[in-house]
Amino acid sequence: MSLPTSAATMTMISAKEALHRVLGVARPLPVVTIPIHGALGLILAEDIRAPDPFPPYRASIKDGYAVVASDGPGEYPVIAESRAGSDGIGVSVTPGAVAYVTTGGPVPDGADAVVQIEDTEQVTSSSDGLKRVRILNGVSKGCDIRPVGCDIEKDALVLKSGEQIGSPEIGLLATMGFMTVKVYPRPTLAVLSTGDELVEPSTQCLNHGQIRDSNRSMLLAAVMQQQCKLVDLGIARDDEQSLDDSLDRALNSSIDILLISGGVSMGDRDLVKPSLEKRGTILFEKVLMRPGKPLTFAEITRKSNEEKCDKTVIAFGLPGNPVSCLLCFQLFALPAIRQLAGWSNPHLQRVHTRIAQPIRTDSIRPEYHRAIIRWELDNGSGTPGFIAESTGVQMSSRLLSMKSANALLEVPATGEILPAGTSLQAVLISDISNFHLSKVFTDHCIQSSAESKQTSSASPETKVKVAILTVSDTVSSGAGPDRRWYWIYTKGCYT
Ligand SMILES: Nc1nc2c(c(=O)[nH]1)N[C@H]1C(S)=C(S)[C@@H](COP(=O)(O)OP(=O)(O)OC[C@H]3O[C@@H](n4cnc5c(N)ncnc54)[C@H](O)[C@@H]3O)O[C@H]1N2
Ligand code: MOO
Repeated sequence: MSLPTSAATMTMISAKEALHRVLGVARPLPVVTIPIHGALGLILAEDIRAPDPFPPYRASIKDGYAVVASDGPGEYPVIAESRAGSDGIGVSVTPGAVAYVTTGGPVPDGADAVVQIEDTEQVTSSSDGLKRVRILNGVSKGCDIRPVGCDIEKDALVLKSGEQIGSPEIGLLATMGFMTVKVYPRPTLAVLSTGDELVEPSTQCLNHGQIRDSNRSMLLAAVMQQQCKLVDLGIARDDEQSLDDSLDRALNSSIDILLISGGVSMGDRDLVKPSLEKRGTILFEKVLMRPGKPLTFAEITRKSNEEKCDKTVIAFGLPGNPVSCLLCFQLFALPAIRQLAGWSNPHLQRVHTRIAQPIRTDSIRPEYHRAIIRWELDNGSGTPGFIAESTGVQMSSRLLSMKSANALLEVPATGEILPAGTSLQAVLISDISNFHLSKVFTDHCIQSSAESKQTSSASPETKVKVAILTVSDTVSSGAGPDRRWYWIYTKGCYT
């Protein structure tokens, strides 16, 4: 998208329009083929069809005896044992005989049902040398047998292009024997702080006028949370040369997104906008929101040395105030990261919540008010719902207002005081599954089994080492898939 700079600079645009412009230029990255163990969390770029049916053979659902259903109850010789693996191959059950089977084991030819162990009795003496068993209850045809392809039919469309790969998807890929997949890679980001006042966070004694650079550590952490590759560009001074050097360094590395903090407002040393304008097109430079008004966004197209073709880098000039910086990252850079990584819906989730305290609104700029929301059985409406506690003073320099916040309340610019209990829309900025539930809610919902009590008393600091062992004749004989990968990729580390 190319917008004349004059048009982009003239007006302050809404947050919605700003996001629209960001997503208008954030194009999905070229598809790559990678091993499935690196694919967790990525977006699939191909349809996956099952090359074979699963199960590949008729498998028993129970430990028991494979029978001919029409034989009914009675005493029968056990002519074979078909354990999970390949024991049952070549065996055929004829009327008047049965075969021992274990869960997941192949049901021998001829048998058309399985009788579970609980419905049988061992017969101790046997005159013909064969083991015998008494079938106590009759079963109908097909009982306790998974037919071939009952879980996954051959050629079924199992995974669709555009779906996110989680642990079940990795389990499915392993089941079907796919060791590599086509995916959209995650983008690479570079992070640069600007400001003469900034020193490294390790600096113990600050001279007058100095502060520690918190934005860079914070942005690097936020990018790491998205599992993207990173280039740390350090701190650029508030002079043209230092900024130019850093930007050239950034654009000469293979990055997709450039995050610059500071230097985007109206001061005589706010040089980020002119530096970006020299290299590309500014798509907006002021957003009608609080905080984050001076957010600047540019598209830079450059010749890539490696790829020998044009490459687009999108650049965010994030406001220097730490809250504004992180909040703009969440609202604009994160959806851009997602879109580059192939997400079909890159938008952050929104929920409705009631506010626990009154909120004073701005009369001009809609505010993103930092809050901690939790689910309550009664959120003041008489029904279950979210309730939002403000994180306190909302100055854009006060990073404490961002601490523990899991939502940004969308507060309209009416200039009024919204009373406690008002219903607002909130953008979620942390994974909803990590939310702390209120005590009343957890007491109500969680069964207090001895096991769950033990789990909930564990300190959050507790590190758990998990050993994973697959115990299966089917797997060890190579006859069936090993879904151990499912756990390994989900939990990250294993022994
Ligand atoms: N005349 C006007 N002045 C300001 C306006 C305006 O519209 N007209 N907008 C204000 C708003 S809103 C914001 S937000 C800030 C944004 O300013 P900059 O992006 O230019 O950022 P700086 O001036 O460099 O810094 C602002 C503030 O943040 C601190 N800072 C900067 N970088 C870091 C860092 N890496 N780590 C920690 N703290 C950082 C810096 O020391 C300043 O205190 O502009 C207003 N001014
Ligand atoms: O937009 Mo500034 O981020 O209000 O302080």
